[in-house]
Amino acid sequence: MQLSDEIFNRKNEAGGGIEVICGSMFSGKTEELIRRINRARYARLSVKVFKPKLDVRYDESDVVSHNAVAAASTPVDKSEKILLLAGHAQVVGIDEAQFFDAKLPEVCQSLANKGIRVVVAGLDMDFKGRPFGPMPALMAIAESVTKVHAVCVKCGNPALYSYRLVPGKEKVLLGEKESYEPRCRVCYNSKV
Ligand SMILES: Nc1ncnc2c1ncn2[C@@H]1O[C@H](COP(=O)(O)OP(=O)(O)O)[C@@H](O)[C@H]1O
Ligand SMILES: Cc1cn([C@H]2C[C@H](O)[C@@H](COP(=O)(O)O)O2)c(=O)[nH]c1=O
Ligand SMILES: [Zn+2]
Repeated sequence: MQLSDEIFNRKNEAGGGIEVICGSMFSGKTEELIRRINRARYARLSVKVFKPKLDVRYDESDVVSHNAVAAASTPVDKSEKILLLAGHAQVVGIDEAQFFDAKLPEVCQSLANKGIRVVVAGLDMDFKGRPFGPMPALMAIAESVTKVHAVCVKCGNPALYSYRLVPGKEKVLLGEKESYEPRCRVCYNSKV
């Protein structure tokens, strides 16, 4: 199987690019980000991973998936810091991209234009089903967009929504299974 990231998995050619991994909560975005990062490390490329400082859900600095796969990362409070901290990295990974500010697409664009492979993972939609933060703009400028799906907890079909189980209308509300469940379109719209 030719996975979409493999077009970038080259060691000796210049040529940066942006890969976006998007989907609902529990869809495997972080796992897929870590998988690509690890493959880049096997290719002996230098890799740096970043996440937004506010994401302290599983760990203050590591990127951690719901099934406890982890990678060391640097938390940053604004996207421009990634440009300063990327150093000589050939591959830059960014998790929880939905929480970053509106400059993230510009930051990823400058990294890619410098020849860096940028792999960005994030929620494409918030709990209301609205596009989340800089994700739509990132998807527009990316070479590759991979949409992954969780399993709907109600019916077992592929899930694209993150249904909020707890009260609260604020867009940003950190949480896991106690606060959100992945649902397919039909089960999301049923609201029960
Ligand atoms: N309903 C579900 N559908 C799919 N995976 C689930 C579900 N509930 C828990 N998981 C776990 O979540 C893991 C994916 O976690 P993660 O990569 O952190 O997802 P994301 O970053 O998209 O939230 C899966 O490998 C699986 O172990
Ligand atoms: C839908 C939705 C989610 N969040 C928060 C909840 C989690 O802390 C993260 C998503 O993490 P994951 O790695 O994708 O599972 O985002 C939020 O703040 N607002 C929302 O609408
Ligand atoms: Zn369903």
